[in-house]
Amino acid sequence: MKIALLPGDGIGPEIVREAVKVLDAIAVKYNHKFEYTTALTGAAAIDAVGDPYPQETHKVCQESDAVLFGAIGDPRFDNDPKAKVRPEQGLLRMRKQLGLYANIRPLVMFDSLIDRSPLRAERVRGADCVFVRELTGGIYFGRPQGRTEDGNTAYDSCVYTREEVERILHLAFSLARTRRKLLTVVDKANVLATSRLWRQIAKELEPQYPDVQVDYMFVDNAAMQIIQRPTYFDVVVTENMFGDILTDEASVISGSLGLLPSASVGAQVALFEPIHGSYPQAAGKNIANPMATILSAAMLLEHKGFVEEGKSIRNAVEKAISAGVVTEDLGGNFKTSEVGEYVAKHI
Ligand SMILES: NC(=O)c1ccc[n+]([C@@H]2O[C@H](COP(=O)([O-])OP(=O)(O)OC[C@H]3O[C@@H](n4cnc5c(N)ncnc54)[C@H](O)[C@@H]3O)[C@@H](O)[C@H]2O)c1
Ligand SMILES: CC(C)[C@H](C(=O)O)[C@@H](O)C(=O)O
Ligand SMILES: [Mg+2]
Repeated sequence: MKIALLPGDGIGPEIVREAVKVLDAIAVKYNHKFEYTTALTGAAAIDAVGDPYPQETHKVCQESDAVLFGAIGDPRFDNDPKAKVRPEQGLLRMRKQLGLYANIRPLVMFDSLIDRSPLRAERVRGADCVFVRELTGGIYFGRPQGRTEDGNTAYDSCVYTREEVERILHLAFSLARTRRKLLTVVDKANVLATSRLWRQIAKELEPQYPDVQVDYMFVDNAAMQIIQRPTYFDVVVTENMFGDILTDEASVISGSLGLLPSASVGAQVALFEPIHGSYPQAAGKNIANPMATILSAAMLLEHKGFVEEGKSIRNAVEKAISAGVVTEDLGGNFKTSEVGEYVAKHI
């Protein structure tokens, strides 16, 4: 299998390196051959070739069976309102050009972390939900976007078409069917026209999925309920920006942002990435949690039909967590590389 590696910026290279160690252990144990091609993205690509998602990288992704992505982002650009080109543009362009309209973000829960959760253990125990985040529409991509000439007014546009909303809702309904059959549609239909379109289309689709119970929730309420009663939720579907925000919030239920993986799927090749960013403060320090990326590699294998291999990674991660072989975000004092090596050894 051909795997494109896009390590990116900040902690990206460190966490992808650990995921590759784990994939290599899988290749040995299950007699697979993984061919890796590393390509530039993010600030690293701007520095090298002036473009955060070069054509060459797009080609590498298209010619691969799957993509494993680290993270992008660099404070040099975050703090410069006049920067002509930004690493994040590369990420958005990549998602758009690869047609990755659905980002599946499961809440991964580990028994041995439940008592460490900042939330009460009895509240968190049994939580099992998946967020389906629309990834190539909404306010991230809507035009016009920009500033007036005097620089004193700025604007973004939130735009969704029926086609964009239907395809993501169909995916979410179908996913709910394979689970506890509860779909929560999160929107802001009391204020936003786009949300009213989402809600209307979800209601139109309901009769096609009579076995799925549908629940409509405003995003502000959802932000509270997810923390208040995480066990209620099964599949949560929402637009691009709400999904971005709610999933970082939901990582608190799991125990760390450094734990949550994701799969981005759509028209062509699928891409797998941790939900967190480039955590620049930790770059080069070997302290970031590589588990979100390692679990993204597990999702990659499962997506390709290697279910046992994916399970083997999950079991090894669980073993590391229960043995206390974890990075500082989970209260441990192990290095990024030590966690990766432990997981690889326990495949
Ligand atoms: N998909 C992506 O590539 C992606 C996602 C989010 C943010 N970003 C970019 O990353 C940069 C930093 O953004 P930010 O600080 O808001 O978000 P971030 O996700 O990089 O980090 C936020 C906080 O989460 C924790 N954290 C994140 N990843 C961790 C890990 N692997 N192990 C342990 N702790 C971890 C840290 O406490 C960190 O301070 C920005 O440039 C932003 O645009 C990129
Ligand atoms: C960096 C940013 C563009 C990105 C997003 O908002 O999609 C990130 O936060 C994510 O969750 O992947
Ligand atoms: Mg995010």
